[in-house]
Amino acid sequence: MAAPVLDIDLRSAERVPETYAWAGRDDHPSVDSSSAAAGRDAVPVVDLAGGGDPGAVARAAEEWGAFLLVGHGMPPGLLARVEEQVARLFALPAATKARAARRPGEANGYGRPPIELRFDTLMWSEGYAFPAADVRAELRRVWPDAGDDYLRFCDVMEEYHGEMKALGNKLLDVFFRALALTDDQIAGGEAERRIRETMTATMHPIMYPRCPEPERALGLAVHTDSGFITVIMQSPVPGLQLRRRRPDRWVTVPAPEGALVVVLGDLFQVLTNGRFRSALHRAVVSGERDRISVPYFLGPPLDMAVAPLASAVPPGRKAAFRAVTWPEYAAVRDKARRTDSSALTMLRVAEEEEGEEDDGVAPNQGLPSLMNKGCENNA
Ligand SMILES: O=C(O)CCC(=O)C(=O)O
Ligand SMILES: [Fe+2]
Repeated sequence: MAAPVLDIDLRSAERVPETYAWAGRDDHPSVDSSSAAAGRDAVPVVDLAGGGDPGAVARAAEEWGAFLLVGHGMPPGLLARVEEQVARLFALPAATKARAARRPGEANGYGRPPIELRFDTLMWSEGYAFPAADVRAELRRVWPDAGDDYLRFCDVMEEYHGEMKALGNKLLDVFFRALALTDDQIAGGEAERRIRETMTATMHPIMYPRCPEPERALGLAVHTDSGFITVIMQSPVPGLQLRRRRPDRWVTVPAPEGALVVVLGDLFQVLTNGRFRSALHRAVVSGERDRISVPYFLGPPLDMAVAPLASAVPPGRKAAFRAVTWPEYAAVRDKARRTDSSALTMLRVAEEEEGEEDDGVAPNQGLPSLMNKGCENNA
């Protein structure tokens, strides 16, 4: 029998052990974005019905690097079915989940958050990463007999993947339009076409069990995502927090039923020449309820050199970032962490004339990015 992956059973813990206690967790105040008084802390909402308003998308992508997404057209009930299947997966005995334990240096499999290697404190969560297109092969590790539980899980996840792929394309289109690309550039631009045709998808369902001392723990430490676009389905239990500056604060993203969350990654910031920014974020845990989230990470294939789109570079200016593949980016990020710099700063080739107020680079000095798609291995 495989040994459990987590050192304690988070579900039955009555205290948060010291190894899970985050001393600097309350470094900045947390702000609830759902109250009517939230004002400038209200997380932007994008309604995709009718294709979405490129102006609203541009504002959200420039100012926040994240937004709540409604009008996305997911079939009614699908999000609830995904949540139900994910809950069933994580409710399996520890020894069953351990059959699929992520091995050192690998990207796929069950385990603690991949970013845990970069922190000294443990996180209050468990997750399972796999390429969205490979759910059937991957989940045989959990259910070798491929029985009914396996089939139900895979059917729902495949249906979700199909819908998310279509949604990913819709999002890409509205982002391109938000960059003020013309229809010709979107449909006929070589780089735009290659991105649309080759985007890869990784799913990473996460369970954040109810926590007896939520104010001492963290479900997921601060990071930026590294790929292009992350679309997150979450339980109707808030937990995701976005880091905002001036003044520094954590804005809790509301979790209204049926809404998804879109978070932009570092390589999208490169692709858009710094115009759209990646968002620093983390997840806190609830004292009352389990929370499930299912990030769906869209990114380039590992061998694609991601460079600023020519159409995103203003006429007469140079591209702000050098071209980089995802694995090269991961290596730069690791080096940045060692030297107290930031990966995006290291990839910059030209000064942008944006001034001191906002340099277009997320303030993640020395902070990690969550890697997907096996880049940890290739870094
Ligand atoms: O649980 C969440 O809402 C966030 C998950 C996340 O940030 C990630 O997996 O990269
Ligand atoms: Fe993330």
